[in-house]
Amino acid sequence: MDFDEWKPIYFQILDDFGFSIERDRLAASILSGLLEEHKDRALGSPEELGSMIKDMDVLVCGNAPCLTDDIRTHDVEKYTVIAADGATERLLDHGIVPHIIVTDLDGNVQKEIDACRRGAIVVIHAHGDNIEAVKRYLSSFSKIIGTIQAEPLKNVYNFGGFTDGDRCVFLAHEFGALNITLAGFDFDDPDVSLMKKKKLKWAKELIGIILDK
Ligand SMILES: Nc1ncnc2c1ncn2[C@@H]1O[C@H](COP(=O)(O)OP(=O)(O)OP(=O)(O)O)[C@@H](O)[C@H]1O
Ligand SMILES: Nc1nc2c(c(=O)[nH]1)N=C(CO)CN2
Ligand SMILES: [Mg+2]
Repeated sequence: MDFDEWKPIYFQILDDFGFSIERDRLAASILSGLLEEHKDRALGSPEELGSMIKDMDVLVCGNAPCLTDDIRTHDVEKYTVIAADGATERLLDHGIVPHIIVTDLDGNVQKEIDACRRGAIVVIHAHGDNIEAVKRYLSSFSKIIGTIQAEPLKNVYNFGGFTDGDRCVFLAHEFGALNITLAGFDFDDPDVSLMKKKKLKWAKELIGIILDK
């Protein structure tokens, strides 16, 4: 999704959560600068992402409790697997190294670093509330694609999307996935915090926009 299409949705999200666009822009410029510093070592290529997604069947894994049951119903080998943040650890526990990890670094980052050492590409999302995590962990990763939710800048992309899970779906769509299959998504999970519930409502709506396209 290009930024003009994303912008009105983003403004609704800022309003709904009371997030600061200035903080998001600061986060974007910090990630942009860090990736410039690390570009010879750690800048991943969108072409590599594209080669893993284009015309492929993509399995997007969210971190709902149903993930374990859901992956049993799929022949995971057939897919390009994209893990949303905490789903990475769950997949590793099942012997699956995701091809791509989409994260804002608020889960078990060490597991994500481990998966990247085993070949995963990491899509690191910077926003107004994770600046310290971005600064702390960036140097532990290689093959990084940077994303942000305000205006795109050098080295940082905005493919659209908000939560880690729906950003996986936007990414898969942006890079031309043949099919997008969801595993580990339960938008009505009763065992989540109020904040998570609100984020899942947005995730459901945003995924709906892409899957209806
Ligand atoms: N029932 C669920 N509980 C948690 N995550 C879910 C659920 N259903 C779908 N998801 C998706 O899985 C993604 C990864 O979940 P995780 O528990 O790692 O959350 P998170 O890193 O705190 O999410 P975020 O940073 O996006 O708020 C979420 O971003 C969400 O889109
Ligand atoms: N400013 C801000 N932006 C976000 C946040 C958040 O907590 N704060 N959480 C996200 C993932 O759910 C995505 N974007
Ligand atoms: Mg997260």
